[in-house]
Amino acid sequence: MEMKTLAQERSKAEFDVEAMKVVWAGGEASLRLNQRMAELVANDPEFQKDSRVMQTRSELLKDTFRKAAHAWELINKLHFTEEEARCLRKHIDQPSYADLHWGVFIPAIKGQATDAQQKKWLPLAYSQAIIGCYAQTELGHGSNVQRLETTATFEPSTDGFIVNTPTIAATKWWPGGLGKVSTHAIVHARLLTNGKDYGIHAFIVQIRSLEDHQPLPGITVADIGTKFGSRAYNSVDNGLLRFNNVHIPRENMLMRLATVTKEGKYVHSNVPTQLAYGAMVNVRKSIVMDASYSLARAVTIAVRYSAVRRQFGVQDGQPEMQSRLFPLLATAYAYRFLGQWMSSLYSDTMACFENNDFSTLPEVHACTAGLKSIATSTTADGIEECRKLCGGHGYLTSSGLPDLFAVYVPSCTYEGDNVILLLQVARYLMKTLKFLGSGKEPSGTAAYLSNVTELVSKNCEVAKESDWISPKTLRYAFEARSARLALKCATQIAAASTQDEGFSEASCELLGASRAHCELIIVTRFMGALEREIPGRGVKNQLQILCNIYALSLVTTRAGDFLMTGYLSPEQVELAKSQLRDLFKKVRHNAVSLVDAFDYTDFYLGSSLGRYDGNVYESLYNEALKDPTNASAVTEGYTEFIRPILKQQLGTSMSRL
Ligand SMILES: Cc1cc2nc3c(=O)[nH]c(=O)nc-3n(C[C@H](O)[C@H](O)[C@H](O)COP(=O)(O)OP(=O)(O)OC[C@H]3O[C@@H](n4cnc5c(N)ncnc54)[C@H](O)[C@@H]3O)c2cc1C
Repeated sequence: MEMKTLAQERSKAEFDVEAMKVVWAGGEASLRLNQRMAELVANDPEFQKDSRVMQTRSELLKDTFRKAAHAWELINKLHFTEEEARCLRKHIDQPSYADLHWGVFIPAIKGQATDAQQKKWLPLAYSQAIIGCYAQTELGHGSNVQRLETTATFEPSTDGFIVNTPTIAATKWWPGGLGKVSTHAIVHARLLTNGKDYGIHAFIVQIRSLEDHQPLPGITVADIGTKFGSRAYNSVDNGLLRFNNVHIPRENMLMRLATVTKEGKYVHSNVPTQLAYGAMVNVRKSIVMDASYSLARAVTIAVRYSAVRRQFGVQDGQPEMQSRLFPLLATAYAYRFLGQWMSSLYSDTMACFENNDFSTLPEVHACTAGLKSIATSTTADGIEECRKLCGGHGYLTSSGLPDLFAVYVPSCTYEGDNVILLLQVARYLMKTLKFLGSGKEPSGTAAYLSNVTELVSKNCEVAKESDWISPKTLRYAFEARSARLALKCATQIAAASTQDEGFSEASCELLGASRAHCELIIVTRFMGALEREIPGRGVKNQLQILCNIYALSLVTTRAGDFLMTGYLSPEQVELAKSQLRDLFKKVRHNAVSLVDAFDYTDFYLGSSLGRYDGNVYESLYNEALKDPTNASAVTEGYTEFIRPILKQQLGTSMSRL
């Protein structure tokens, strides 16, 4: 019966699902690559994931190492490109040290090492003759990088640096891949030479022997222990690291931006420091892409399960598809287009940098910081919402949702804590408003602020429901909300006795203004993506509906912002709600096909609730019976601990008390 339901839902689709798959994947080639890797992983017994549920942490780590080694063997045997290898790792669906080696260690060498250093280190890293991690965070300092305490003191007599961990708080703590695997680490430490502190710089430090993997003299290294959830991110060996007078050669300082000479003189190179920011844009783009994939995964499970759930019976032939799902579905699509736009932003930014044009850097930095923050926070909340949408069954590991949440949620913290990032956006917004009219006109995603006078005075003209689905109206509403909130903060800060005090007192309001700015960017990027031709029957129309759902669900959930700033009247919010209800009706019978377009295989989803065939109950039932606790009908421990109670044979009894 459940299986028939999903097939019926699919038959109602008003668009070409195959064409939507191409749009979602970002082109035919990406779609085929994804499908090829998904199939390869699903059909290889080495990558099966059923046994993960019952593994201890040590078993899980070993299982992860085995899979990473098998993947590496395949990558070499089949001569995969870097893109193919990345796609393969994604489908293995088990985070590992390799993610950090390829995703952080190698890009850091590319970004911060000189050409000569890259020539030395990259071949070793590419062949995995060395395995590396990125060791920045310390026990006492995470967000505040400038206060890191690890030292690298130049010693002219040995032409090298002595690396030390002066306090317990200076212990490196968290780096992924450090705890059990990495042979090398990029260590961030204070550079001291000729008695002067030159601040935080990066150094390559070998931490384990390449012969027997023992920690080198002076190095203390270990895993930091079990993390949130029982599996999830526990497949990564996040580690701790301490240095006791560890000597490294001078050339191990990453010297693209600055060098220390043989004599100990600190010299800036002629490479502009801004170049280092390029890599950050790329990393944040990948994080936003991941947000869309993870949210899409959770939404697939919740939509399919909602479509087969018949708790209260069929009403008007409709399944119990809950409207709460549709904004999440729309958000997954919004983030996908946002990620695609960030890819081109990265290429454009790098092209400007190569021409020594760094004028866009503050704007690009602020916008990508904010988008990372909003996309990861919303996705983490969205996965949890999907779990709740699945009721009790969502809490079962076999739903696939608890692990997805536990793996995803630290992205709100790493690569910049989300609150800190939004405060950086706020600083940029305040600076932009301050310099308006001084010749420094805002550009890119902040260009609307040059129109602030009109945006704060002209109120919304929506008079009927359908007025809300005009891109111009929506864009203007989001610009007005953002400009008004930002201006309010600027006025509040200007009234404080000092700028810093004002900024600190207004921090709550500033976070709201930054969120509004970022949501404006996401709405406009979604609209922008729909300005082009999109082939496939009904595809563009569905995306248009989703775009309007995304924008209007923000108008209604953030109604407080719009009302408080006076841009909308309560009646206009009501009209937005009513328009949204109409859009929900339009998307309802396309929802199953819209999640099919994400093209997740059952193997990848790993969910009894999200199965393609909808055979949910049988799957839940079978998964429960597979649990090792059900290996025998009478449980282990019965004879020692349960029978004596039932037989009144325990030493003390309640009746004697
Ligand atoms: C799973 C995982 C993997 C990681 N991998 C790595 C890695 O590979 N390498 C590495 O070097 N690090 C890694 N980290 C560390 C990560 O980068 C830090 O945890 C992160 O930078 C936040 O720092 P913190 O933990 O010290 O938090 P804190 O900076 O102490 O923040 C704690 C809280 O205080 C708030 N806060 C802090 N400062 C301010 C302020 N000025 N104003 C307002 N609020 C503030 C924050 O919003 C947060 O809520 C990893 C972390 C995790 C969880």
